[in-house]
Parts: sequence; structure tokens; C-alpha cells
Amino acid sequence: MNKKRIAIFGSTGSVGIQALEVIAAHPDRFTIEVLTAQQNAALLIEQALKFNPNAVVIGNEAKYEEVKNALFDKGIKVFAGAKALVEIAAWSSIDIMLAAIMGFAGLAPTLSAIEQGTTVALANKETLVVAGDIVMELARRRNVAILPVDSEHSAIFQCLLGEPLRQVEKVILTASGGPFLGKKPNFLINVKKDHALQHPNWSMGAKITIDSATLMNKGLEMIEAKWLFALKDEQIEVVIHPQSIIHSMVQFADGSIKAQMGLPSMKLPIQYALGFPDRLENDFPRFNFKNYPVLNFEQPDVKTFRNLAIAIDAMKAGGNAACIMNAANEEVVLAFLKNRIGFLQMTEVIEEVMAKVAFIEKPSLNDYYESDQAARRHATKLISAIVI
Ligand SMILES: NC(=O)C1=CN([C@@H]2O[C@H](COP(=O)(O)OP(=O)(O)OC[C@H]3O[C@@H](n4cnc5c(N)ncnc54)[C@H](OP(=O)(O)O)[C@@H]3O)[C@@H](O)[C@H]2O)C=CC1
Ligand SMILES: CC(=O)[C@@H](O)[C@H](O)COP(=O)(O)O
Ligand SMILES: [Mn+2]
Repeated sequence: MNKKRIAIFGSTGSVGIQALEVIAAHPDRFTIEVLTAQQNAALLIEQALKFNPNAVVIGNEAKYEEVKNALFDKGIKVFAGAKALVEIAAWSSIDIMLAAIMGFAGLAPTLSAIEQGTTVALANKETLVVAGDIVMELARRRNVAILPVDSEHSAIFQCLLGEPLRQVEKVILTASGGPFLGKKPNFLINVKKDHALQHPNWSMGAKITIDSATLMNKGLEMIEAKWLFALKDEQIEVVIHPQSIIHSMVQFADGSIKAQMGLPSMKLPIQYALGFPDRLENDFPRFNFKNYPVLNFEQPDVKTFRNLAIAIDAMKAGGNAACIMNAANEEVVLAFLKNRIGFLQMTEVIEEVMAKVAFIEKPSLNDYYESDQAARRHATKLISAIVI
């Protein structure tokens, strides 16, 4: 069997590190072709020395010398900068590009891989939130498979196998509710990043962990599901499920519901996407029903966690609305992580930015880039005026 040559864009992040663990456990199946990082040169070097890729890219050009000096006598090519990420994503030697960069920055390399005709294992949900129409249309034209890595979308993908899309009534995305499930604004007004970073079930990067706490993550995931599975807005529902055992569900035309479940670990959806269509054996801990006598479900509180309502409105508005929202969200999450703004102020800034940046009904890719920039400029201005 030919080994699949994997490029991990964002190998130093939470998804990237777990992907390397999956790959290390299956040396008969996978080799590493490319690894990329933004700031973490030390970990990128360590990963490269272990996995011996053809090339690495360090996004931050100031770290090029450090990476080059560590790897130049190992026969590993070293590149730096955002342009290199896009160019190397187009290498024909890559069988699967794992898109695990965080945020809008993941869009350009992913488009480049799709343009080349390379299968994409997609963790970076922001790519579809920002420009889902363009990304999916390009994938259709280039006949490229986009394999979901996000746990909910992997669940839906698995539930849909063998089922015609026209027989789908709706998808039901499960949400843990985050660390502040059940809390009200009088509590949320005082929460700090240390508490918000304590996700009840998943260990993830900082940005997505804050998104889970505000429920923005579920809003982003509704938009991601819309594009991935060609759904109408009204076919996408969210239910709070605090245990994160059911990863998501699909309800069909006859009312039957299929759910995909298991312990909350990203290794399974990562392995499933990389190994697809095979299910690879592993030693991951198994779910035991006896340890979970009760699974709970409830409606999301969109009055308190307004980010979810904002994202639903953006999804329905279409055009560049979700792109503007995403850019504002990336800026406010960063500011919250730096203790520059409060938890509830994140939502206020996003709303103000969305009211300010011009709506475009049918954006081009360039329009998306410009909307992203305009939203960030406006968000930065609003954030800098906040005193906490
Ligand atoms: N973590 C999880 O369990 C899940 C994550 N996702 C999605 O996967 C993506 C990655 O998440 P996660 O792994 O948690 O994120 P992390 O923050 O842990 O890692 C992000 C990765 O992207 C790199 N990176 C950050 N900024 C840039 C940039 N501007 N240009 C190039 N590379 C950059 C980082 O490099 P460096 O560290 O070197 O700076 C790092 O390798 C996100 O879109 C997230 O929503 C989806 C489902 C679950
Ligand atoms: C692991 C994963 O896919 C995350 O997106 C996770 O679902 C976040 O949990 P929430 O349900 O709290 O947003
Ligand atoms: Mn998810």
C-alpha cells in the first residue's frame, strides 16, 4: 500500500500535535511531507527532526534563520512567510493537506491546495465561515474532497455515509455549552480568561476554547455545516449536550435520527479524515455506557450567549456578513486573551463592527479579504477605546 503523504499546516497547534500522534501510530500508512508553524520554531524543529519531512515553513520570517540553522544539514527544506505557505500548499507531492492553522490565515493555503487538486482534511472552520461559497465551488470544480476534521462535522459526515443528501431533514449540532453553561450576564460580566479557558470536555487551542465559552464556536460550526453539506439555514439546529458524547446527529426524511458518539477526543476525527475511507485500528480509550448513565440535552440560551444569535443572523444574511463577524471575533478573542476587554464586551464589539462594515451581497475573494481587513481595523479601534 502506498503511504499517504501528509502536509500539516499548523503542526504546532492542538490539532497539529494530535495529528502527528495519529501519524506516528501508523507509520505503515502515512509519511510527513510538510510541517508548518507560525511562532513556535522550537517545536517545529523538534517535529521536523522526528518526522523528517521534505519541507517545513515557519510563518514568522524573523524565525527563518533559527529553523534553517537547525535543519539545513538534515536535508529538510526550510521556507518562511505567508507567501511560502500558499506556494507549498500547492505542491503536487502532498496527498492530504491537513488545514489546522487557526483563523482567517488558514484560508489562502487551503485554497491553494484545493486549486492544485489536493484532498483537504479541514479543521480550520474559519475558512468556510469566511468564504464557504468560493471554497466549496472551487472544490467542486477541481473535484477535491473536503474531509471534515471538526468533531461535529466528522460526526455528520459519518452519519451521512450511504444516505442521499435530499433525504436529510436536518442536522443537529451538539454543543457542550462551555464552562459557563447556565450562567447569566451578571456572572459573565466578571469572568476572566483563566476561567474561560477551562473547557469542561475538550483540550484545545486558546482561540477555539474562548469561542466555545461564548458559543461563537457553535455559530461558526453552523455556517461550516451549511457549506460542507450544502444545507439550507433552517436545516441546521443546535442542542446543548454538556457531556460531549454525542458529537452530532442527522435526522432524515422519515424522522429517523443517526448519531455519532464516543469519548471527546480529537484524535478520532483526525484519524478518520486522514485514513478515510478506512477505519484504522487504534488504542484510543473506548466509551463505556456504564460510566454515562445519563446524557442531557437542552436548548441554548441565545439571550445570554448572544454570539450564537449573531452568527445565525450572519448565516442567514449571507454575503460577507460571516466574514465580517469572523474578523471581529478573532480580534475580540485576542483582546480578551490579553485581558484588554471583558467577556461580554466581545459581543458588543462584534455587533458594532457588523453594523459598521459595508455589507456585500455577492462578494469576490478580494471582497472577502477587504472585508476582513476593514472589520479588523474597526474592531481594533473599538477595543482600544475600551477601559476595563
Ligand atoms: N483544537 C481542537 O480540538 C479543534 C480545533 N479546530 C479548529 O482547528 C484550527 C486549529 O485549532 P487549534 O489547533 O486549537 O489551534 P492552535 O492555536 O492550538 O494552533 C494553531 C496553529 O496555527 C498556527 N498559526 C497561528 N496563526 C497563524 C498564522 N497567522 N499563519 C500561519 N499559521 C498560524 C500556529 O502556529 P504557532 O503555534 O507556531 O504560532 C499553530 O500551529 C482552528 O480553526 C480551530 O477552530 C476544530 C475542531 C477542534
Ligand atoms: C472538538 C471540537 O470539535 C470543538 O469544536 C468542540 O466541539 C468545542 O466544544 P463546544 O461544543 O463547547 O463548542
Ligand atoms: Mn467542533
